[in-house]
Amino acid sequence: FKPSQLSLPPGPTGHWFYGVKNMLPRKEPWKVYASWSRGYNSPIISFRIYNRTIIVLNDAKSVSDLLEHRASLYSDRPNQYMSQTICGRSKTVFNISSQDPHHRIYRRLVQQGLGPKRTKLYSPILQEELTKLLENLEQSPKGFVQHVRRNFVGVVMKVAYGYNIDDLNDTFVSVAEETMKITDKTMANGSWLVDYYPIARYIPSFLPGGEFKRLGKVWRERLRYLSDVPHQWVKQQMASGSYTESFTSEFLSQEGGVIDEEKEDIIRWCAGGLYVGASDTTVSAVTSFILLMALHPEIQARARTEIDEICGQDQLPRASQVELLTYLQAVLKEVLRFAPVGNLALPHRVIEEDEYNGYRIPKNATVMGNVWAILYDSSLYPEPDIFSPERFIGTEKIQPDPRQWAFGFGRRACPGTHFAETSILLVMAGTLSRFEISLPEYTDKRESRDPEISFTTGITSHINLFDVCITPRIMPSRR
Ligand code: HEM
Repeated sequence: FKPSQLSLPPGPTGHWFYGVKNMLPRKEPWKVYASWSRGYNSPIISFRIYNRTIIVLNDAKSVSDLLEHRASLYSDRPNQYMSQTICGRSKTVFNISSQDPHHRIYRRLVQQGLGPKRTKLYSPILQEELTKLLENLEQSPKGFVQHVRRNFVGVVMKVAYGYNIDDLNDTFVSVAEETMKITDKTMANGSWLVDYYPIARYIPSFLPGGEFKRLGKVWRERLRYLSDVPHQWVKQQMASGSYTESFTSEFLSQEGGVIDEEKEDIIRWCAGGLYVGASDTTVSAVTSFILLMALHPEIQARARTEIDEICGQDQLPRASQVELLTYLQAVLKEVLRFAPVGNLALPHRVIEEDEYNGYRIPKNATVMGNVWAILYDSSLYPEPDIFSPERFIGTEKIQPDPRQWAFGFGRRACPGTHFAETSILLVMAGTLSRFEISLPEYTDKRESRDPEISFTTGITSHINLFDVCITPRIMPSRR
C-alpha cells in the first residue's frame, strides 16, 4: 500500500466544517485526547479542526518512533499565516521552519549560549538573584509566586541582555510581556480562519472576517518595535564601552564585532526566545514545587537534610553544588512528571506524507506529543497520581526519567534544559535551606483537609494556588 491508500488514525469526525473545534473542552484537552486514545484503542489518534488534520501521539513508543527517530520529517511547526506572515513572527526561535537553514544556526547558538559551560559563567547572576528572592520571601511570603517570577525574569534579562531589572514593572519586562501577549493572540488556535483557508487572505480589511488585516498591521508594527528595544539597548551600552557581558553582547562581539544584518537578526531572535522560553516555564515548575512541599513534609525534610549535608547551613547553596543533590534532583524529576509544565509540548508539523502502524499521516498534519498521557501512563509510572520522588531513587526498578518527554521532542526539544534545571534546582535548594513550607493550621476541622490539586490550561500549565505558609527556618546550629 502507498500511504495515500491507507486510512487516517482513528478519531472523532466532528462537524463537516469545523471538525472537532467545538468538541474540545476549554479545560485540559490532553486528558480528552488520552481518553479518545483509550476509547479507539489506539495510541495514535487523529481528528480535524477546520481543514487541518491533527495527529496526537499518546504513548512513549509512538512519540519516540515519529518525533525522535523520524525527526527530519516531524520537526517543522504548523503554518500560522496570521502570526507568521501577517505579524512577521516566522523567524522567532519557536516558529522558524525546520527547513530554514537558520533553524540549525539558532539551535547551535541557543544550545551554546545555555549549555553547561555558559551556565557555569552565569552562576554569579543565579546567586545574586537567589539572595534577592530569599529576602523577598522573608519580607512577604504570601507573594511568593511574584517573587519567583521576579527571580527568573531577573536572571533571564541579565543572561540575554546584561540588563538589571528593578522589579516586575520594569520597562524591559513590560516590553517582553507585551510581546508575549500580542503573540498569544496572533497564535490562538482556531481564531483566524486565514490560518486554515488561503482564500480568506483575499477578504478586504473593511469586511467582516477581514479584521485579521487591520489588527495584523498594528500588531506587526508593534512587535517589530518591541523586539528591537532590548537589542538596541545592548548595542548602545557596548558602544559606550561599559556593559555587562550577556548572550547578546557575546555573539555581537564575535568575528571582531563585524556582524552583518543577517547575523544580527539571528542574535536578536535568539535572545528574544530566551525570555519567552524561560519566564513562564520555570515559574510553573517552582510554584508546583513549593505547593507540593507543603503537602509532603517528609519529602521536604529529606531534601533539606541532603542540602544541609552537602551545602552546609551557614551559606547559601551554590549553583556548582546542585549536581551533588541527588535527592533534590529526584524531587525535580517528580515535579516535572506530576505537574507537567507543557502538557502537549508545542505542536510539530510533518513535512511529507508518512505511514505509521498501518495508518496514513498526511503531509502538513499537525502532530502533537501528549506529554501528560505519557507522564501519567501507569505502565511507566505505577500509581501516577501519587507524588513520589522515590520513583527515581535506588538501583532497582527505577522508573523512566520524565525529562525525556517533559522538554519536548526531536529537533525542537527544549534547548534551555540544562540552564533551566540548574537555575530551578538552585532556587529549590535555596528556598528549602532557609524556609519551612507548610499548610496553614486551621482551627476549623472542615478546612484542615488537604487541598485538591488542579492545574490551569494553556501552552504552559500552572498549579492552581492554595494557601501555604513559608516561614524562616530556625537553624539547628544557631539555636
Ligand atoms: C521547566 C522548564 C522548561 C520546560 C519544561 C521547557 C519545555 C519546553 C518544551 C516542551 C518545548 C517545546 C519542544 C517541542 O516543540 O517539542 C520547549 C521549547 C523551547 N524552550 Fe524550553 N522549557 C523550559 C525552560 C526553558 C528555558 C529556561 C529556556 C531558555 C532560557 C527555554 C527555551 C526554549 C526555546 C528557545 C524553545 C524553542 C525550541 C525550538 O522551537 O526549536 N526553555 N521548551
